[in-house]
Amino acid sequence: MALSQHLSKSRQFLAIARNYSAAASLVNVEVNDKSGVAVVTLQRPPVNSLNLELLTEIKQTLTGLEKNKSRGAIITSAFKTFSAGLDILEMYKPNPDRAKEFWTTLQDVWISLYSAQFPTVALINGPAPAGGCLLSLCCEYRIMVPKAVIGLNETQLGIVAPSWFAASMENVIGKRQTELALTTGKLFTTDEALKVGLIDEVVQTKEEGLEKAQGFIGSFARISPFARSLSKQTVRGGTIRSMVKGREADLQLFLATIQQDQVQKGLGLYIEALKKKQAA
Ligand SMILES: CC/C=C\CC/C=C/CC(=O)SCCNC(=O)CCNC(=O)[C@H](O)C(C)(C)COP(=O)(O)OP(=O)(O)OC[C@H]1O[C@@H](n2cnc3c(N)ncnc32)[C@H](O)[C@@H]1OP(=O)(O)O
Repeated sequence: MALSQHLSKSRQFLAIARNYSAAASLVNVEVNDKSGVAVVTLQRPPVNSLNLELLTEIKQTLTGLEKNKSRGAIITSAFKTFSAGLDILEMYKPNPDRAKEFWTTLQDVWISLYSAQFPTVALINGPAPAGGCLLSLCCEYRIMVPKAVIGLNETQLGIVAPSWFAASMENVIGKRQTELALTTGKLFTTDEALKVGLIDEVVQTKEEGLEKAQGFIGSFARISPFARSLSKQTVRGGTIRSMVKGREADLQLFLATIQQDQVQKGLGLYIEALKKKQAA
C-alpha cells in the first residue's frame, strides 16, 4: 500500500481511536503523520495497573492497528510509571466471572502484541514490574529511562509467573538468566537490564526515547513487510502455538491459584505494604 493511502487509513483509525478514547480514555493513540507509526500511550492513573478495562482497551487498540496495517507501534505511559503490572485488586477477593474475563483478556493482549505483524517498541519511561515487564517483553525492542526497574517479580508476591511469562523473558535473555530472575523475583535496574539484554537502549528522556523508537521502526523501511513479519513469526511461532494450546489449562490454573487462602493472604499483605509505603 502506498504511504499516502496508508496514512489516510491510519488517520481514519486515529479518528476512531480518538472517539473511543473520548469515551473511555485509558489508552491514547496518536499516529505520526510522517511515519505512520502509532504512539500508544497507557493512561490509567496513577500507575497503569492492568485491570480488565485497561486490558480491553489495549486489546481493541492492537486489533485496530493490525486491521489498518499499521507501520509500527510504540507503547509508552502518560505517567512516571510505565505500568505497575496486573492490577492486584483483580486477583484479591476476586469475582469469579470477572477474574475469568480478566485473565482471558490478558492472554488475548499477549497473543496480539507478541504476534503483531507490525514492528513494536516499548518505551519504558518508568518502573515496569511483572505485567509491565511482560508487555515490554512482547515488543521487539525495548528502550528505557534511567532509574527505573523492570522484571518479573511475581515470587515476591507469593505467586508464580506463568510459563508464557517465563518464555517471553527466556526468549530475550536466555534460560539461565530467566531462572535466576524468576526464582528471586528480581527487579533489574536500568543498568542491570541493559547489561543482561533485557532492554536494548537507555535514553535520558521520553522525547529522546520516542526519536529512538521511530528510528528503530524506520530501520525496516527498505525491508519487505511480508518478509519482516514472516521472519518474526518464524522466531516467535513456537512460543505462540504453545501458549495458545495451553491457554484453557492456564486459565484454570490462574483461577485455582487466586482462590488459595495462602495466595489471598499474600496479596492482602502486599496491598497493605504498598499502602503503608505511600503513607510513610
Ligand atoms: C498461575 C498464575 C497465577 C498468578 C499469576 C499472576 C501474575 C501477576 C503478574 C503481576 O503483574 S502482579 C502485580 C505486580 N506488581 C507489582 O509488584 C508492582 C507494585 N507497585 C509498585 O511497586 C509501585 O506502585 C510502583 C513502583 C509501580 C510505583 O510506585 P509509586 O509511584 O511510588 O506509586 P505507589 O506505590 O504509591 O502506588 C500508587 C497507588 O497505586 C497502587 N498500586 C500500585 N501498584 C499496583 C498494582 N499492581 N495493582 C493495584 N494497585 C497498585 C498503590 O497501592 C497506590 O494506591 P493508593 O490507593 O494507596 O493510592
